[in-house]
This record gives sequence, C-alpha cells and structure tokens, in this order.
Amino acid sequence: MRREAMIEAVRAQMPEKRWSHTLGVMHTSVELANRFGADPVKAEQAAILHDVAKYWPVDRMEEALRGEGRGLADDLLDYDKELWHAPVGALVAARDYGVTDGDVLSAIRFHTSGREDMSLLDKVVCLADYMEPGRQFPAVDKIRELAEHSLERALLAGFDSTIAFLLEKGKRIYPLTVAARNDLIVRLNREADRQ
Ligand SMILES: Nc1ncnc2c1ncn2[C@@H]1O[C@H](COP(=O)(O)OP(=O)(O)O)[C@@H](O)[C@H]1O
Repeated sequence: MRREAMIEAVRAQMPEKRWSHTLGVMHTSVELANRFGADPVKAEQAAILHDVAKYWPVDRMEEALRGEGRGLADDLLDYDKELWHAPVGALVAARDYGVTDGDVLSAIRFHTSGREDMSLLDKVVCLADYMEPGRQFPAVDKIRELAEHSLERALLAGFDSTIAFLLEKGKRIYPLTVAARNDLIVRLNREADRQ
C-alpha cells in the first residue's frame, strides 16, 4: 500500500489522540533513524503501523494470536492484554497493508516488549514510542537526553522506567522485556570494556 493510503487507513483505526501519538512516533522514528544509521523509510513505515491494532477488541486480538498468529507470541497470552496489540499489529501489517519487509514487521511486533538481540530498527521504533514529543512520564526527559548520543542507553532507561512502573503497580513483567534489558546491559558493558 502507498504511504498516503496507509496513513489514511491507519488514522481511521484510532481516536485522534492516538493518531497524534502515531504522528509523534513517525517523526521521532525518522529522526532517530537518521541519527543512528537506520533506514528512515522503514522506520517511518513501522511507526505508521505500530499501533494499528491498539483498538481491536481483546477477543479479536486473542483470536488472531491463537489463529493465524499461532507461534508468534503464544506466551504473551498469559500476560497483560496491553501487550497484545504489538504482535497483532505485525500480523495486520502483513495481511492488510501488504508489508513484506521483515525488519518493519519485527519493529512493529516488538515495539512494546522489546526482545533480546534487537535489530537497529527494533530499537529505533521502540525508543521513539517511549520519547515522542507527546509522551509525558517521569523519566522521559532523561530518555530524550540520553537519545541525543546513545540509542542503547536511552532504550535501557525506557525499559527501566517500564519495569519500575510495573513493580510499583504490583504487576507481572513479561520476561522478554527483562531479557531485552539484560541484553542491552551486556552489550553496553562490552562496549565500555573495549574503550
Ligand atoms: N514487559 C512488560 N510486562 C507487562 N506489561 C508491560 C511490559 N512492557 C510494557 N507493558 C505495559 O504495556 C502497556 C502499553 O505500553 P505502551 O508502550 O505505553 O503502549 P503502546 O505500545 O501502545 O505505545 C503499558 O501499560 C506498559 O506498562
């Protein structure tokens, strides 16, 4: 699907406020992609589609994950429903929007949870979702500051804030986010040792 048609179709899937968030993620994804050497066209496409399934009814998301999406995120069904829209979004992007690029589909699929060994594009879109201009939460200024120089340090601060928030609320933590955080720490330590 062409860019403009995709934008209009996704916009129709969500309330105005969420569309403003999506516009923010588009803008920030392109900015981060240019800053850190990712493909800005892919970054923007993943950003356009990242929340396409956000307003699906829960039973529809569950049906998609148990049906055509089986094997994609089976373990996720045990965790907070807030996380489901990301892999469902990747399914929708491929099926209804004709996205075939694996990098783009991966960035949509992992934009909320993260994962171990995240690709450059995964990191860009996940971080953009944390720090787009409309986001307001205690750690966001620190995340934006870190993102001036380090994609990994900024994303780590993002995961830290999500994990701290979940701990505070007494909620369960989907382990892939913990794995993503641990992996970033190992990589950052390795990099520091090399310097
Ligand atoms: N690892 C996790 N385990 C459980 N809940 C999580 C995890 N990561 C994120 N969440 C929750 O998922 C919700 C949606 O995340 P958010 O990134 O704000 O949404 P969106 O992807 O739509 O922008 C948040 O309430 C967040 O706390």
